[in-house]
Parts: sequence; C-alpha cells; structure tokens
Amino acid sequence: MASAKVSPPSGDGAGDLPLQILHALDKTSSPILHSAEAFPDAGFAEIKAAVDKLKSRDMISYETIEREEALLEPEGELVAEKGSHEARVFEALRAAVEGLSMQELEKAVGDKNYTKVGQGKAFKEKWISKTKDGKFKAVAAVTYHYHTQTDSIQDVTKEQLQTIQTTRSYPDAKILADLRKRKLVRTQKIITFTIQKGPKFALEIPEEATDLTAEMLTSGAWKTAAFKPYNFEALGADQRAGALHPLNKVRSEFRQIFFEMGFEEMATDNFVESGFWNFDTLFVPQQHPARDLQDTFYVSDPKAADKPAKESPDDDKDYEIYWDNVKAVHQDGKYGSIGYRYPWSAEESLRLVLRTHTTAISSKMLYKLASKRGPDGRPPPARYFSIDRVFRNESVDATHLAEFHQVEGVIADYDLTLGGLMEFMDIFFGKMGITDLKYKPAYNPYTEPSMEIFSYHKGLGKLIEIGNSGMFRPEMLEAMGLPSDMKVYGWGISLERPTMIRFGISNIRELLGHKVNLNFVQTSPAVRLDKE
Ligand SMILES: N[C@@H](Cc1ccccc1)C(=O)O
Repeated sequence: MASAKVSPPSGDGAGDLPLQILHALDKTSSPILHSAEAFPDAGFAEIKAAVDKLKSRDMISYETIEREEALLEPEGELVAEKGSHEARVFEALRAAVEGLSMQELEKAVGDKNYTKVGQGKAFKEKWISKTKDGKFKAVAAVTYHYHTQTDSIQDVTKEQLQTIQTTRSYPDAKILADLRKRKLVRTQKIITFTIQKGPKFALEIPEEATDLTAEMLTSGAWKTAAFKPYNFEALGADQRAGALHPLNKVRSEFRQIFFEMGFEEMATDNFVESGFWNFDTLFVPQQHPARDLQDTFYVSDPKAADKPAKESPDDDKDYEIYWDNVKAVHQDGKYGSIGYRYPWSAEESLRLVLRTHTTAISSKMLYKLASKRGPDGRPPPARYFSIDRVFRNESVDATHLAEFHQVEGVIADYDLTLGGLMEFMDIFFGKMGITDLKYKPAYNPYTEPSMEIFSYHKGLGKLIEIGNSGMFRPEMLEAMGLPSDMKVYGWGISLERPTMIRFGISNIRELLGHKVNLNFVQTSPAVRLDKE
C-alpha cells in the first residue's frame, strides 16, 4: 500500500532530519526536545524545513524560541586567553618595581595599541600610577611592598569573556552592551525550536496522497490513505498572463475619452497611401520638404497608386471633380486662394508612401462627409478620431523612431471659432490629467491658423509640446465640396510622448522594439501614476 511507505530523503530541503527528530523524540525522557541540544550542528533552515514537514502531518508540534547569543570577537578571544589590556599593562608593571617608561611598557606588553588602551583603563581602576619622573608604576605592587597586601588585581573583563565563551550569554545586559561597544563581543539572533509529539506521532513518515486516483478507488487504498491537507496559506505560483503594453493602456484611455465625447473611430488599416491623400488633398505643395525622401518612405513596388475612384458600386462620389479641384487649388488657386502656382504633377500625386500622418485618413473622411446630408439637407456635424501607426524617414535616436503612433481628432461643425478649439483642447487634455495648456502659433500647409499645444510638466519642470492643431484651410475643405461655413478643427499628438511621461521612460527604445523589457510591460500599472 502506497500510504505506509517511509519517505526517502526528499527534495524539500529537510533531508532525513525529520526522521531523526521523530526518533530523538521517541527516546527522550522529557516530553520536550530542544533542537539546539539534540541537533547542535543542523542549520536553522534545515531544522525549520524538517519541523514544518512533520507539523503539517500533525506528527509533532513545535514552538520557536528566539534569543540572542553572545560570541567573542577575535580580540575578545585574545583577552579571554591572555587577559585584558589593563591587566596585561598591570602585570608588566608589577614585574618592574622601578617603574617603566612608555616605550619600555610598550615593549613589555608587546603591542603598542594594547598598551595605550590598557594603561588608560588601568589608571581608571587605580591599578597603576605615574611617578614624578614620568614612569608608570603598578599601585597594587607598591602597596604589596609596604603592607604585604595582595599583589594581584582581579581581571574582571577576562572573567566576563570566559563566561561568555562557555555559556554564550551574560547575565548582566549592561556589561554585555559594554563589551560589545569595546568590540570584544558580538551578539546574534538564534532561533531554536522546542518540539513535542503531535497527535499523529509515529516513527515513520507516511507518504501523503495529494489526489484521489481511480487506482486508489479500485484497490480500496483510499480507505487508509493519508491525504495531504490543503494549504490555504500558500501564495501560489506566479501567474504568467498576458498584459497590455503601456502604449495600449494609454491608447485605451484616449479611446475612452474620444468615445465619451461623441467621436467616431476612423478605419486606419491602410499604412500605404497615395501622395494624393497624404499630401495633395491637404494642400501640401509637391515641393514641400516633408515630401522629401529624407522625410517620407516611398513604396518602390508598386510605384504608383491608381487615380482615386469609386470604392464600391454605391459610392456616389465624383472623384474626377475632386481630383481636378485639388489640382486647381495647387496650380492656379481657387475658393479665394491664390494657390501655389506651380505645375501640379499627377504622377507625383500618385506615388505611394507609408502614411506620414493619419491626417490622410481625416482628409478622406471629410471628403466623404461632404456628400452626407443631415435633416437640414446639409452635411451634418461630425467628430472623428483615430489612434494608429504613422511612418517618418527620420534618424533614430533616444526620442525618435521611424514609426510612431498618432492620436488624431477632427471636429466638423458650422461656424466654429479658434476659441472653441482651445476650449475643446482644455477639456480633452484635462480628461487625461494634462492641464494648463499653452498655445504657440505654428505652421501647417493644411491649417490656418495652426497652433502647437504645450503643457507645463511638473515632473520635468518645463513646458513640453504635446500636440499640433489648427483649423483646416477653406481651399482644402471647399475643394471637397463642404459648405464654406462648415469649419473643421484638427489636431494630432503622438501616443508615445504621453506614455513615456506617464511611465517615466526617457528612451523610446525601452518602449518599442527588441529592447523592451517584458517584465516592465507586465508590471506597469493600468492606473494613472502621474508624477506631480
Ligand atoms: N498632421 C499633424 C497633426 C494635425 C492634424 C490635424 C490638424 C493639424 C495638425 C501632425 O502630423 O503633426
């Protein structure tokens, strides 16, 4: 039967000490076994593992005794053997009736430092004195010559240390503290156990079953099997679970804010765009430095996009008109704009790029909005947002990567004003805990006016740029067919920047890429821990 076997030395750190304890308990005449006496050589961890194992099976019970043990330091050992500093000074002087000079005394004691400490103490004890010619003399010895008194002193320190050497303790705590201060003695905490037989005491340790098996049921072994009790105190193994990346945590916070403010999420599943949507519809001239190879990744295969055309049979947009409008605005000017006045190239517009901003998608959404009709027969107000990846051909450093995530929002409504944009920004960023915004005039080809948004970061102690915003230009919106009194706010911020600030990261490579520490991902909190 499996249940009556004696455990072989197990891997629980207890070895065969548990068995030895059982046997020792069986033989001892007193009901209590002191671990320190029975197993003086076993280490604390070993004994603890053994008694825990036996206790969990109710074979024993135990109590722990904590006490402090005093041990001699090397110098204490020396004193215990050869006498205290003061006694050695006294002994040296006692042998020299004429007294000794300091140098002679040092020589006689054999240790300069020992002599220095010893003569000080011996003076205090009034064992020695100084003669007129500056020599040291033993007082007790002088007394001896005239009065036949005892010529010996009592070397208390030596006796105390000898007591400690044999008993590992000293009855007077003050004296012990004093010896510790003199660095003759050190103390250490000792935990020992008093062990008693438990209700299931035996000389063999039964194997405990952890599971009730089919085999035990058929053989009947379950009737006598010892089952291991549940350990409700066990903390359990570390849970290896998936965790949201910090960027995703901040992303979901932004999404929540957008949704609660009535925004609709734009589809952002196309990383590749034509120059038309990424630049031309946004009134970015074809010579603009942002369209340089240094700033933009161009796709080499396929090289060119198709001209924008109906996306589905029920797409009622006339892309040809829009294409011509965009060209006209750039080349000749239209809708009150004088344009850039350069020969606009269809070929350049159809080059494929990795989108440099999600504003390419906003542009497409606004174009679609232009043909929607609200109850009043006009395009209805709309709020769109997206949070996704964009790509820029930048040199990579601690704060820049060639790709990052852009949080983008647009609000289209009638008769909007710049003040309204600032008001909105205050509310939007306020929901993220970002307050005290400052605005700086800026330039975007597609917005007028444009404003960079700054926030005072208390942790960094300075204003930091958190986003870019503006009101889309009329020559961009009217070319789409949007009514001229419909105004559109737009803004973009990176997702990385607030995430790095939130989680205290200074190098973007700790956030993205192969150097990301998974432990950091798994343990970074989902709650806001802004540093004030
Ligand atoms: N596209 C801008 C953000 C922006 C969006 C919309 C309007 C104004 C600015 C950027 O990449 O920084």
